[in-house]
Amino acid sequence: MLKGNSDRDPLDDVLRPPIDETEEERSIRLQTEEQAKRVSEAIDEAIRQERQAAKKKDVVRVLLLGQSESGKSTTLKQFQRLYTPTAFREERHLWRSVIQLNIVRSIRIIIDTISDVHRNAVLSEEESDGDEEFQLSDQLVAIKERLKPLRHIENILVAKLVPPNEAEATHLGNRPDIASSSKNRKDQEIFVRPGMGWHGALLRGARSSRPLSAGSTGLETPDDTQCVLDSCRTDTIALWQNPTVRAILQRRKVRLEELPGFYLNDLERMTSLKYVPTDDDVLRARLKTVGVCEYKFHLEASAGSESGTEWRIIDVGGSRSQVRYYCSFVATWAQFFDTVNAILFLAPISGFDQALAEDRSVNRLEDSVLLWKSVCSNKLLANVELVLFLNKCDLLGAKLRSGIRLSKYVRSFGDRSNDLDTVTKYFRGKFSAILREHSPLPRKFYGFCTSVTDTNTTAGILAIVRDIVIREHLRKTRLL
Ligand SMILES: Nc1nc2c(ncn2[C@@H]2O[C@H](COP(=O)(O)OP(=O)(O)OP(=O)(O)O)[C@@H](O)[C@H]2O)c(=O)[nH]1
Ligand SMILES: [Mg+2]
Repeated sequence: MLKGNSDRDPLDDVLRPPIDETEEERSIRLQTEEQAKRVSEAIDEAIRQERQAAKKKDVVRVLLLGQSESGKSTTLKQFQRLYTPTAFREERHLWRSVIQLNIVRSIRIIIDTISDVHRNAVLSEEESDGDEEFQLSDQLVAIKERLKPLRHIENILVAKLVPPNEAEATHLGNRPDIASSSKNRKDQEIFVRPGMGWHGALLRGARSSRPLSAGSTGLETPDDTQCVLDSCRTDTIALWQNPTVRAILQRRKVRLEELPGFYLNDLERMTSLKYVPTDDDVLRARLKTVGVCEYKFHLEASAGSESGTEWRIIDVGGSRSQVRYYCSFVATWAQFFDTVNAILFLAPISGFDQALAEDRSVNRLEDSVLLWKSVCSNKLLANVELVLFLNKCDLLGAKLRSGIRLSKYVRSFGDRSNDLDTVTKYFRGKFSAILREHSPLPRKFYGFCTSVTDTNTTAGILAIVRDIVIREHLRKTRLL
């Protein structure tokens, strides 16, 4: 590296007028500079006007924020299902590959777990960690063998859903809590990068043209994967219902039912050759988002009086390794802030006893609280309406009912009653206090207890959110 005088601006040399400049040259130079300045100012003004016009146009923008697995993409699906139902229905079948992968992965988690226990069981008593009590019956060992083709299917599905040059990106979202010790590509969560592959096209709302890479996922071709799932139906059901398997999963604290993309109670229906995903299946499908995606749509006539308004919902990948650490949060999202009408923030409160998949040292609830605080206190967002979804209340209720006590993880909850109503009220109070305390300007607290996979309750809540956003949009356009 060249050593230089650090006080000197390298541009000075270039911009400084020539020493031997004549009067005439000077005059020409000044004129040219003046003209360049006028052009630059005109461009700035044009940009400003364009922005102003974009704001005045009947466009509302909603940004979805929240940690990974908080339910952002599921909320987007609910918007699509409710407000562009035709497009949503047309694209339902594209989700079949994702659902197949979710199923195959759940089965593999079971097989990996019982294999691990089986290996331990043949070790000496001290080494086996208590696993010697679990003897796999011959029938279970035979099922395990017969389900081997599913490993191959998993690889095929991963290849189908992730473009080959994106293999590195699957290093995200490892789940060391549930998988065995292997750290290969199979254990990594499958993601979608907006604008690439079939799901990007799906989110852009491509209706007539089929998504580019959907050729191998659609129903018009015989689907080998579905054939394999169909032929494995009896074994997959027997595996999931086997009492020894359930005991092993319980012993290893593998709670598949709580994991995203859980379908094992519906195997009979979902492994049939003619299976087409229902709305509910699509909402429960898990496909991690990477990057940012703006989904544009006009409300269909059936969706209400505001049809014609263009909605843009921005969905982002919430995983830490992807897009945000608290310190770089503003820099990452600043470009979206000035035109956003509202932020829909999702805090999955059922995660009070769980760690982030991408960082096992961080409690999920704590992560959500810190992120909420950083959104509330952000000066760039001072005028943006914030709507909070305390999400996954269904899972929260099930956890509390199963006897898990919130006070064990959140000391300040104290000896309050451990029921869903008390717990959600407590969380509402906490999140609303943060908003009050940290907002640069006073703002109203809109907080909802949600289970965004539940279509009935979510429809009503999204209608309220739509009204809040529209009201805010109208207020802002009148101010312009
Ligand atoms: N039971 C239940 N499951 C939910 C709820 N909300 C979302 N899920 C499921 O949780 C999983 C994760 O949801 P996503 O919408 O993909 O999460 P995300 O915030 O988009 O995650 P990233 O894309 O990684 O940032 C999906 O399988 C959803 O079906 C809920 O309220 N209840
Ligand atoms: Mg997502």
